Amino acid sequence: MGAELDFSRVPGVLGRIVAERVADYRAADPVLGAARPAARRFEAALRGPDLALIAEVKRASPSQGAIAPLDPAQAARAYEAGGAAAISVLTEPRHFSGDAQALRDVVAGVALPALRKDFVVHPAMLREAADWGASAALLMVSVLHEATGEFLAQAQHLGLDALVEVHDERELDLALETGARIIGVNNRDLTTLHIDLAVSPRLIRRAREKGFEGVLVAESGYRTPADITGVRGLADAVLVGTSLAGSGDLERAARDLMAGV
Ligand SMILES: O=C(O)c1ccccc1NCC(=O)[C@H](O)[C@H](O)COP(=O)(O)O
Repeated sequence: MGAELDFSRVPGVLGRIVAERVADYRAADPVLGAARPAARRFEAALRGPDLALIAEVKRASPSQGAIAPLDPAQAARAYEAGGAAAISVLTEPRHFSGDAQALRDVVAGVALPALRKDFVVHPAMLREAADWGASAALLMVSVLHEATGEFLAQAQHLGLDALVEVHDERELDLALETGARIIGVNNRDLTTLHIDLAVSPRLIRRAREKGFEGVLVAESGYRTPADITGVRGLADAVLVGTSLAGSGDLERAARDLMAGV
């Protein structure tokens, strides 16, 4: 790895989570091992004529507290039956009740590609994602800043797709410079936890205006089909967690949310 990363710039709730993840992986081995072939399954699942759904296995969160005691494999099967194109699995343990087993169970339980959704701060987290069978990992520009490109190269070395996540124009422009193939725009301000569904359409338009031809994902805060209208015809996919996970009927909630897409 290059220069020592400085995570002290990350504010608020996100800053606390990141500090914990840095401590969790302080002693981890940074060696990635041999290059692995790129299957690009996550990216391929999101490229299509229709808006794709990335459905999230989310048992808890800082904004909601406990959401639902989901069985990850059962949840993923319900999402698959409800039309999801890919599954996002939170693996952060303290605030999201996630773990490695949740991701392994999803990979074993469905044929859909799985995203490791975590606060990646160390190359070992990418190696783990690949070892556990994930097709993709989340890279947050708000956390990795100028090191995002380095982490993207590491993910690619391991054969993983990367969902490079941004929250504003500055982060988007940095993501575009890295050569990311998949960019996610998060409507949730991870410092205040405030949701603004106008963020995704605004930044997705900017990405297209700047000539980005990759996959664009709108993330967070989608509860009803009406919420999704703002990104219809703009985004390739929506990533949805809380409203599906807490619905009590995951298959139906996934189908109903995407009705009319
Ligand atoms: O969900 C949170 O409260 C949260 C707080 C701090 C950092 C990250 C957080 N969520 C991660 C996500 O990006 C979402 O799980 C994902 O985009 C789905 O969002 P939603 O549909 O609103 O659950």
